[in-house]
Amino acid sequence: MVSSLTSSPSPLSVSVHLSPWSSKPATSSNGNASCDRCKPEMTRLVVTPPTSSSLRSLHQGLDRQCIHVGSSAQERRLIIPTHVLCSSSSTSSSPQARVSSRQDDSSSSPFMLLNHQTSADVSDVTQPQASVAVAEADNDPEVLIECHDVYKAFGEKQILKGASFKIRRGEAVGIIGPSGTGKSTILRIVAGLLNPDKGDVYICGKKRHGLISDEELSGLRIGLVFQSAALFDSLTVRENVGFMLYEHSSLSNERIAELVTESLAAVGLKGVEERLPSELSGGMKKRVALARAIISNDKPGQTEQELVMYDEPTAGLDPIASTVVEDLIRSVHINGRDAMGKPGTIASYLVVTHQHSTIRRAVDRILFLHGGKVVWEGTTADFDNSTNPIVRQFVDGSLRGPIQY
Ligand SMILES: Nc1ncnc2c1ncn2[C@@H]1O[C@H](COP(=O)(O)OP(=O)(O)OP(=O)(O)O)[C@@H](O)[C@H]1O
Repeated sequence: MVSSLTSSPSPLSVSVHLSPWSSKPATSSNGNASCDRCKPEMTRLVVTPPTSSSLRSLHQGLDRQCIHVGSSAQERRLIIPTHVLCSSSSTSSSPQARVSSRQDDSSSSPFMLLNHQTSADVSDVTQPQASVAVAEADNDPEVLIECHDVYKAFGEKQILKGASFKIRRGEAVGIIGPSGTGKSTILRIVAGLLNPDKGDVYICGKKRHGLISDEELSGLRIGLVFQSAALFDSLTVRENVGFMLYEHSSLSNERIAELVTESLAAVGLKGVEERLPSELSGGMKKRVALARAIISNDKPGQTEQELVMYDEPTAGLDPIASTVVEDLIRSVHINGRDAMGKPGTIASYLVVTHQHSTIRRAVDRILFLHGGKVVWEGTTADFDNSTNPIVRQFVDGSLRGPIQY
C-alpha cells in the first residue's frame, strides 16, 4: 500500500541524476543520501517508493544515471527528472486514480515511485523552477531548436565553449566529433536535463530558463533515447513502452496497451509486450527504447511537434542490426513510413554517433563538434568532400592532425 508522503520521522533521500557514469551509493552522516553534483539541477518528487529491489532495477534500467540509496526508511525522497524516460510531454495526469488502480503492484513497480504526486507537491519541491519566456530569438518558425553560444564545465573541465547551432523542422541531423568532446552533454542540455553555464537554448523560439519540466508548454515534445536503451529491468516491454502514459495520462490501461502494441509494431516488433528486457537482444532493446520515445499520447487534435534525440543508437550492434535501427530512425521521421506503412510523426531528429553507417544512412546534415564548439557543418556529401583538416583526420581515422588524444 502507498503510505503517507509526510509521515516518516526519518526521511531518506534518494537522488537520480544524469551522469555519464554510475556512481556508488553514498550516504551522509545524518543518514540522508544525496548527490552534490546534481542537487541544483534536479526536479524533486517526494515519494514513498516500493522495495529496494525496485530501486535497484531503476538503477540498472537507467544505467548511466546515478542513484544513491541509503538504509531502509518508510519515506524516501526520489529526485528524478521524469523526461529521463524519453518525454517532456505536457500531458495532464490523474495520479491518484492511477495509484488506486495499481496499488497491488507497489511492491515491484517503479510506477509507484512517481504516481502519487500531485502537481502542487511537485512544484513545492522543485528546484530550480523551470520556466520559459519569449525572448529575442530568431523568429523563423521552422527553427525548432537553437543553441546560442553555449558553455558548460564540469568542475575545472570546460567542455562546451560557445557551441551554436540550429535544428529546423524536417531535419535529420548528426552530431559527430571526438570522444569526450561534449556531444551527449549537448543532448542533455537540449533535453533540458542540464543547464548551460552560459549561453541560450531556444525551443521553438522561446528561451528556456532553468530545466525543462512536465508543466512546460513549449509546443515541442523532446524525446531522448539513451545509448543504453535505459529500460527498467523489472518491467515488461509493455510497461516500459507505456511508462509515460501510465504515468502522465488518464487513458485506460486497455487503451495504453493498444498504443504500446501500435508503437512496437511501428518499430517492427510483435508479440513481445509481456517479455522482460533481459529476454531481448541488444538490437531489440534499442527498438523498444525507440518505441517508447515515439509512443503517441493519444490526445485528440494534438498538434505538438516532436523532436527525438538518439545518443549512439547503433553502438554495440552488428552491421545488420545497425542497419535495422538506422532505417527505423528514418521511418518514424515525417519524411518516412513506419513498419506498418504509416507516415512517420517525428518532426526532426538529432543523432549522436561515431558510426559511419549511421552517418550515411540516417543523417542528412552533420554538425562536427570539437574543442567545445561546432567547428564544421554541412551535408553528408559535403562531409565526404571537405578539405577541413579536422574533418579529414576524423574521416581517415588518422593519428596525425589537429585532433590530439
Ligand atoms: N555530470 C558530469 N560530471 C562530470 N563530468 C562530466 C559529466 N557529464 C559529462 N562529463 C564529462 O564531460 C566530457 C564530455 O562528456 P560527453 O559524454 O558529453 O562526451 P561525448 O562527446 O558524448 O563522448 P563520447 O563520444 O565518448 O560518448 C567528458 O569528459 C565527461 O567525462
